[in-house]
Amino acid sequence: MPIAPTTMKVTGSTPGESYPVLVGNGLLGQLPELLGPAVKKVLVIHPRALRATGDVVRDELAKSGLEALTAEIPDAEEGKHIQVASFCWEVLGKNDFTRSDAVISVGGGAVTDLAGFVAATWLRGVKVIHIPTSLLAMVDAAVGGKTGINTAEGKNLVGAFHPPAAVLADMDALATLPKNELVTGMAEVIKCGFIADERILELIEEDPQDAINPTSDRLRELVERTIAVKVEVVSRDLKEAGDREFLNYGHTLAHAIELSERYQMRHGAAVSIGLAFAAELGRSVGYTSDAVADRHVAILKSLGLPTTYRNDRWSALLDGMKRDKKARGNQLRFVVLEDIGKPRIYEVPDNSLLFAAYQEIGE
Ligand SMILES: NC(=O)c1ccc[n+]([C@@H]2O[C@H](COP(=O)([O-])OP(=O)(O)OC[C@H]3O[C@@H](n4cnc5c(N)ncnc54)[C@H](O)[C@@H]3O)[C@@H](O)[C@H]2O)c1
Ligand SMILES: O=C(O)C(=O)C[C@@H](O)[C@H](O)[C@H](O)COP(=O)(O)O
Ligand SMILES: [Zn+2]
Repeated sequence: MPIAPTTMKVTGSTPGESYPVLVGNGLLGQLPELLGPAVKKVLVIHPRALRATGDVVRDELAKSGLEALTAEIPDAEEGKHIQVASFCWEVLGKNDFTRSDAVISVGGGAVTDLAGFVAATWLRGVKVIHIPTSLLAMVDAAVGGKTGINTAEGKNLVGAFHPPAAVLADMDALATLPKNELVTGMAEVIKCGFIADERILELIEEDPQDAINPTSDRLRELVERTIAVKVEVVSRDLKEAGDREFLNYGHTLAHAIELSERYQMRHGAAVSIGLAFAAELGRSVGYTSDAVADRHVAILKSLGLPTTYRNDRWSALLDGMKRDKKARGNQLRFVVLEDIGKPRIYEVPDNSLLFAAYQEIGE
């Protein structure tokens, strides 16, 4: 029996305006109304692996009289590439998409990031609606307006802030999501538990297997709570001038690992290692208690997430971390925890402190 959708509102992007994030089942019927009457043409961007879902969305739009096209892009991080953005711009151009037309993303976070970037840049900005199909994209990537692509030098180095007009997180999509994708998506859920909502951690600790059961009430509550954390933060700080940096907890090392793995490791897996490292760093510089630091490793491991990484990659990782967006000049800045729900920025006075903390998670 489907439960009624929950709607959360993201504010602050444009004065006086907000956009809805809907969590529920069978939400596609809401699309035409969310697009609004001015939109006549829509490009549905989806990865090859989700062709059937992309077609369902296209057909739903066509039923309402919209001209709907699809653009199929490479799967996962291969899609977050300038050549893929260029391919989408070509489709939009050849089909005369104007400023009153729209883009819809259907897929995981790689697709919401790429399609969001395409929408942000086409004619300097057209409407985008995200239909996230992975856990990670529902709870994180689709919400908040960060869009981007990777470059040879690093993760998400090119992008724009371009909030969507709506997000439709349809829990039914999780039925086909491979278990590993559910598990890696949980890293961002756990991140939000540590920075803002301890109940998230308790819900996982009470029954880790139920937490990754795609049809459980527990997972639905985790999704809603995690989105609520993100909605609250990005409503206050869209452009990451302050507290939004806390959503980057665990990401300084994570992005360097993804680069060192040539984007073949899932973002959520890298974030898991990054969280374990941030906890160790917080502990080693005196902010994070032993109990809180140990709780990171315990909860991540309870879901089978990784918490260690190769010692022999340290120098490449340090180089990668220097390109983190939180860095200022030569100074690396990390999010660490003073307590659960109390993140803060730690400005690293000497990179040898990072190496010392890394020894604790290095293999
Ligand atoms: N913009 C943001 O705020 C933000 C936040 C978090 C993460 N991200 C980005 O999101 C990306 C990671 O997202 P992800 O973990 O969803 O990875 P992903 O997009 O690569 O998807 C993972 C895999 O799951 C498949 N998949 C997705 N939904 C499916 C479904 N319903 N059924 C079957 N297969 C499905 C995809 O095709 C892919 O193979 C990274 O690039 C990360 O940088 C962005
Ligand atoms: O929304 C944010 O802000 C985040 O930092 C969420 C992260 O989970 C996400 O991976 C984001 O894309 C990282 O952003 P970046 O600015 O470090 O590239
Ligand atoms: Zn992330």
